[in-house]
Amino acid sequence: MRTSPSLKAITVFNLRRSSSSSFLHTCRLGRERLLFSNNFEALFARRTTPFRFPQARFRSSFHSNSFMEVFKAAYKKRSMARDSVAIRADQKSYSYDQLVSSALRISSLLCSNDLKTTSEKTKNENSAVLAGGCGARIGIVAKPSFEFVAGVLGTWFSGCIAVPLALSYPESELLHVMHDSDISMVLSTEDYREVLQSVAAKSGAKFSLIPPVPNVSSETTVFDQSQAEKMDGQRGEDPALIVYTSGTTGKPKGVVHTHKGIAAQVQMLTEAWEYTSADQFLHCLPLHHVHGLFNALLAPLYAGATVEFMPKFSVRGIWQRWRESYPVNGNGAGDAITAFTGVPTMYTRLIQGYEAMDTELQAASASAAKQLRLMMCGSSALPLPVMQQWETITGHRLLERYGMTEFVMAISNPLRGARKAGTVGNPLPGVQVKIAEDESGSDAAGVGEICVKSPSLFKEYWKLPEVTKDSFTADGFFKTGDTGKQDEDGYYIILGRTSADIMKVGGYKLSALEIESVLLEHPAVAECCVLGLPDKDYGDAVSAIIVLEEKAKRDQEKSKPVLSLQELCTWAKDKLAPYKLPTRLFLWDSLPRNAMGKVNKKELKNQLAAQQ
Ligand SMILES: Nc1ncnc2c1ncn2[C@@H]1O[C@H](COP(=O)(O)OP(=O)(O)OP(=O)(O)O)[C@@H](O)[C@H]1O
Repeated sequence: MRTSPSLKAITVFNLRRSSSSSFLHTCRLGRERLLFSNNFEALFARRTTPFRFPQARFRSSFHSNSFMEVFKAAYKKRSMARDSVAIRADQKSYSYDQLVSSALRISSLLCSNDLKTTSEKTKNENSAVLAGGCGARIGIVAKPSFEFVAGVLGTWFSGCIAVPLALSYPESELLHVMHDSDISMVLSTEDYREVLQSVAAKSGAKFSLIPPVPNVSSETTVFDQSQAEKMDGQRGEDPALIVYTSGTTGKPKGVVHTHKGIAAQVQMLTEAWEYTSADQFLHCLPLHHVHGLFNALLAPLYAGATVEFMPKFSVRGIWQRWRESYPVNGNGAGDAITAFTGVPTMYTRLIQGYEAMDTELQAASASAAKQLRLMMCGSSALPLPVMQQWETITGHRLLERYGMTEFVMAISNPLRGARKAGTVGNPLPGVQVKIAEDESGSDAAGVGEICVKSPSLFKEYWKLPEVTKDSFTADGFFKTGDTGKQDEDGYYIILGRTSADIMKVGGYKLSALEIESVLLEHPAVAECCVLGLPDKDYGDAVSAIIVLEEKAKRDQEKSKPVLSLQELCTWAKDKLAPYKLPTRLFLWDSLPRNAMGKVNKKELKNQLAAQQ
């Protein structure tokens, strides 16, 4: 899951840094009448006449009870333009019709296989799995692609539970997740056949390639009576998706999302950020995390937008795609990217890429980026200097929001209105947030654990009923494990993971995120990670791991010291209270980040502490 950068310490104060790493039935694709039923009733009453989706946008009632909400909303676009593009990938475009046809084939494939559904043990632990569809877990392993999306939709059509698996998992981790979620079948593509056939065999799962993309002109996409009846048996409360946490605070846990929760989330995001069918998303995030899966894929599809995959994040590729979207001569191809969402590290890299361009290319790039409708950021704290630099270059004040695997997105700066730096904004429509202050009174007033109640809350941790129970307050709020507070306008400020970002120094509780944001303003600092290492006098010692800017790095390599702890503290003393100044400094070549650009501080702390 995590990358394994080859870290080479260039100066480490008495420490060597570690090289640690990181899819009931029979579906007939014939010319039959289109029948939708049950949960569609409100919007799509059962009918035997050619189906027409309503043109009206779905507004946020957040009570849709259908696992098909996402699909239905995507499919509505069909009434507007049969062949409108849902997915672009590898220079090819795939229509919404192709997506539906492909998903039906996958559903048919799954239904024709004798899939184990729910083991006795799991039945006892996850009662919800028994309700409705077959409930078998289908592992989906594919690069971000049309096939991946069809795999998820097809799994939902069949009544099974989709488990997106990371391509980057080492085999042991893949096997852990497959065993844990008791995967019945792995759906994948030719490129991963060899590896995954072997892994599937080891975990007792079946393996299948995702069927080829259908040529829709030769087929009509319909549901038959048996499917409609089967859907009658499905409920919004049935599990639809298991996403595994990144494991930055413990072993990865399977987070179970229901159809209803997914529907609520995509409606919520579509409304809050005004996603429409005119949007074209450039997508370069992994699909086994909620940011890439919900914000940049399911919600856009719900809105009838187009999602263009760039499976590997490429600074050059992104700038180029924006320039192609909005060429200086004004002759765009009509498929201009309108929306982008990324993690803070992506914006850092894009800034570095911009700085390395010549003046002419910079002008063309900045002018193109300015013309996107929306640029968003999240998954970890957006440092102020990065936000400011990005605004200077592109004119976009990044829309920062706060989310988590367990509730997807909960708090967001507004689309229209003040986006406040250093905050994540206000609860999304339908979401309740409260701050639970520590009963011991050890926190400053107004500071405490962020607790969330939302229509998009997960149902449970897979096979972990006790952990699930302990994660909720008596009044049904999910305890996030993040510490936060509100500013004078009520905007939420995330101070960090309580277990990893909150340091106890002397009598003070300090936010590592706040200190990181300041240190990043230093001209020689490219990246920074602050954590508390054990200290016999103060409890935690504020420790900064810094990656230098390229030039500073070169100077340092030529034995010209560019940054010492003392220099850093002298520079920072006007910006940070004395007790917040770092007392230990490590200069590293790079930071070990996972697929979402996050540093696993818990792991780092243990390694560094062991070396002390
Ligand atoms: N805008 C943001 N600012 C600060 N932190 C954020 C922001 N958005 C997300 N986060 C952090 O990311 C966390 C959610 O990420 P995710 O669900 O992937 O969990 P994780 O911490 O990476 O992994 P695990 O749950 O395994 O520990 C939040 O709890 C919060 O700490």
